[in-house]
Amino acid sequence: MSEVLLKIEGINKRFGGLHALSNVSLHINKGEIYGLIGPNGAGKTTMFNVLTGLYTPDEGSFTFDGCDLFRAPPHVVVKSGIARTFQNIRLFHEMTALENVMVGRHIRSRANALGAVLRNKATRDEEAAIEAKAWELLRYVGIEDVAHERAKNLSYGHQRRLEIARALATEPKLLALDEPAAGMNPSETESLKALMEKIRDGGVTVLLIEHDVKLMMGLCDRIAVLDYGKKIAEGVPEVVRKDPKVIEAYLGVAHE
Ligand SMILES: Nc1ncnc2c1ncn2[C@@H]1O[C@H](COP(=O)(O)OP(=O)(O)OP(=O)(O)O)[C@@H](O)[C@H]1O
Repeated sequence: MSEVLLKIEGINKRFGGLHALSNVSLHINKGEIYGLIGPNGAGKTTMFNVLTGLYTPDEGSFTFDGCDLFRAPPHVVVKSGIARTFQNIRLFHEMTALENVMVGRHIRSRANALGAVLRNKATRDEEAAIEAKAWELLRYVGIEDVAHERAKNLSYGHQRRLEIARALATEPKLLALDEPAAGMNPSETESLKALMEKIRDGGVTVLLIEHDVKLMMGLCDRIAVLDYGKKIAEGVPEVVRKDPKVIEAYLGVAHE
């Protein structure tokens, strides 16, 4: 029996008169890659933003690893163990790759402002540990050779990997990736797929939004399909891809 990591029930989110999420319930099991797909405007990003604390849902419930995260702000969500990347890469462009990962790591450090000013031994030791961990993560995502390059000078594919390393630096239980393959060529996408599988196999649960349905079908353990703010299907890829409601949503057949 799978262990549930994240569970939402009856989530509603409205923007004025627009019902962006309508009574959506789903759960993500520990150790799986869970995908969210759906046509443009279906509510995927809205759901992602609700699950990472950026949007406050109107109604429903949201629990994560035993914590109640309903309406919790982003910093509480991160501390609880959910880390995310953004569709539009958000790195510190003037900082090096290594420094970007070290910033992500500080959320799990204990160093305080006084320690940083005094530069005492405990602070220096902690900084060294943060740097060592950042190197380990750069190696893990395969970009240690550009550790001292500024983020803005990295290739697109490397920037995406750096974002993942920075998110992993917070030691998440759930890594939420917003369109990580956007703009990638087929070989970059293939190696990104392998990285996501490695992350899952390393014990971090993965939540993914992605437009590349073929990639999602080949990668995800389970998939939920949103359409007009409603969950219309959920399950293993082989079943979801044959679901008439999913086919209809993607073929754009008129809705009643
Ligand atoms: N901040 C907002 N204010 C007003 N409307 C919004 C806001 N965010 C999303 N919406 C609307 O909610 C609906 C769902 O949008 P959302 O971005 O979640 O869809 P999506 O499935 O991620 O689409 P896409 O695949 O095009 O990114 C859309 O009609 C969108 O215009």
